[in-house]
Amino acid sequence: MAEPIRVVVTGAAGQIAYSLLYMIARGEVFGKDQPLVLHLLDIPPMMGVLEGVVMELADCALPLLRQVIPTADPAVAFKDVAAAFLVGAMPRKEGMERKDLLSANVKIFKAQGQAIDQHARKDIKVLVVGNPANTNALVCSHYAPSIPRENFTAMTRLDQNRATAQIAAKLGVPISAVKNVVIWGNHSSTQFPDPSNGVAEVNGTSKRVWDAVNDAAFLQGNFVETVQKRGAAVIAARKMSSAMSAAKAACDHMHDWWHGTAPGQFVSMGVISDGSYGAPKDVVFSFPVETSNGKWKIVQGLQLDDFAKSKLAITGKELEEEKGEAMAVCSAD
Ligand SMILES: NC(=O)c1ccc[n+]([C@@H]2O[C@H](COP(=O)([O-])OP(=O)(O)OC[C@H]3O[C@@H](n4cnc5c(N)ncnc54)[C@H](O)[C@@H]3O)[C@@H](O)[C@H]2O)c1
Ligand SMILES: O=C(O)C[C@H](O)C(=O)O
Repeated sequence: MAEPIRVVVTGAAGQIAYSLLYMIARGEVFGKDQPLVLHLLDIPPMMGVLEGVVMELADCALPLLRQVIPTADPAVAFKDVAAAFLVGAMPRKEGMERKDLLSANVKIFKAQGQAIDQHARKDIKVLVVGNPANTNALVCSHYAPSIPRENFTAMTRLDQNRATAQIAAKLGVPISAVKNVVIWGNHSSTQFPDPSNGVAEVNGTSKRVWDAVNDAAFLQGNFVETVQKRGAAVIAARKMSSAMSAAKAACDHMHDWWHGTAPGQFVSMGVISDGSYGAPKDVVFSFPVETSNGKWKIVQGLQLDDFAKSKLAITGKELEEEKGEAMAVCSAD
């Protein structure tokens, strides 16, 4: 069996981590033959709760889990880690936008960027889940200059999973029958869920999602709004933000980055923008990507119509505004 790898989860006493830790420790992300040392970071007042999580992980009797290290010290949490799930941050409440969390949360990602820079492996893969996820990932990378910028990503896979589920339900097909419905831009209500390159297997035939659904008003209207506002709908119903589905999406994101995507399959990841498709450069923007050998590559050559271009412009502008605000907060610190 392989040597254990070190994986950190921040916000480890919180609600997303409660689902996420079990999935990671079962081998659903790094593989069923990859032993793990789990580093669990939370803040000092949560150490008692975290102790309970540690007890439960032990009681799960999971063969791949070699050691669990609970801590409130970022230097311990990030020491030699190969992969980081940065979940720990304040969640929004009903009526808020995710960017309303910026001033409270962005400093967490500045401090964790600095700790990653000093203590983590230089090939660490970082997934930022805490909101506003794209801008937090940008800040984290900015404060970890010794780590390549492409090693910092933000989670829009939950949005992709939501979009795929909406299309599968509309067509009455299993989720596995729908592929390449993707998310562009920010993990916010300006994101653009795009079905135009999606394909679906319907009655044994592969079709473009656009043709199979055959309802442009739905695909450009209700579908887009439902996905954009799904996080808020979950908060309105649960009085807490999504957790089980967020944990599943975090596993999907890291799994596909680690192991690679199937030929012809696109997944959505917030990655540092090189200006592809007219997106602003140097913000963390969600693109369709393909992954292999632990690296992502933006899928090139997709057609964007005027509707799509207008949506990308709106979400790109929001990311530039968030970047300006975040850097002002960090430099005032
Ligand atoms: N990107 C996405 O798709 C997505 C989906 C769901 C939730 N989220 C976001 O994930 C974040 C966590 O959500 P949750 O429901 O688990 O929240 P939660 O409040 O249940 O847990 C957050 C945990 O983070 C801890 N924490 C706070 N500051 C920390 C720090 N500096 N270092 C380490 N830990 C710290 C808290 O003590 C708490 O235990 C929120 O910002 C939420 O909005 C993002
Ligand atoms: O909506 C939220 O604030 C939580 C999360 O980002 C989500 O999309 O469910």
